[in-house]
Amino acid sequence: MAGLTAHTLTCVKRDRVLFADLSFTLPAGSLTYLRGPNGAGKTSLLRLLTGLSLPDQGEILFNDAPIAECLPQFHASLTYIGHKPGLNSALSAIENLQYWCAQHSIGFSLDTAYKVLTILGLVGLEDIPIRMLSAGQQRRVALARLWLKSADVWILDEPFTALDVNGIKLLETHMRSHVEQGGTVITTSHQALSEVAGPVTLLDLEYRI
Ligand SMILES: Nc1ncnc2c1ncn2[C@@H]1O[C@H](COP(=O)(O)OP(=O)(O)OP(=O)(O)O)[C@@H](O)[C@H]1O
Repeated sequence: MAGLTAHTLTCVKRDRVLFADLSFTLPAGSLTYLRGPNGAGKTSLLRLLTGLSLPDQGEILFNDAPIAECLPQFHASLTYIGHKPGLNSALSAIENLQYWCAQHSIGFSLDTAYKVLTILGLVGLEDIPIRMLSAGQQRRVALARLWLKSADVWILDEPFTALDVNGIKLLETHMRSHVEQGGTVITTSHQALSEVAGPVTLLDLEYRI
């Protein structure tokens, strides 16, 4: 399994320097909890780590290579879940997952999808439009990607939003198990992670004026 290294990253948005000269490593087999107040730049940093946006300075390395030079391999090894569920509200849970798998060249089987939806407590809700699900149920459908794709690196932006106590425990357990198998996880959250998630490395972003 592989980790990520951020090397002297600088990110500027509308003349405000969100962070500068930021370096850190996300080793294989680690869970990093990215903290900071609203507007500090957590989402901006996660998007840099995915390669979806580019830093003003610095670079990100995957397997010691700049991600820009190995984007297809990197993205094949990555699951990114943004702070919005990223679902088509007119499609069902099954249709959304099928579409996502096709987009990411992941083999899809109804059997596997039902198994994952069962783990996530969504049985009976799999074939109605997403817009008819509650916020927490929609979040669970979005998180199903973490069970469907075998990816080394998980980049998760506020994945606990709208989850109930059981949902939080389920996700923390899944994160821990991924890390114990050598996976790399970085996640934001406005609530502290519990001991269920296992050992955590903290990465704090200050709000810079
Ligand atoms: N595309 C953009 N154009 C201009 N400014 C942006 C853009 N994206 C983010 N920003 C600004 O960058 C700052 C950091 O935003 P970001 O979403 O990274 O913060 P965050 O730490 O994730 O906040 P929150 O905890 O509220 O989700 C904000 O002030 C935001 O207005």
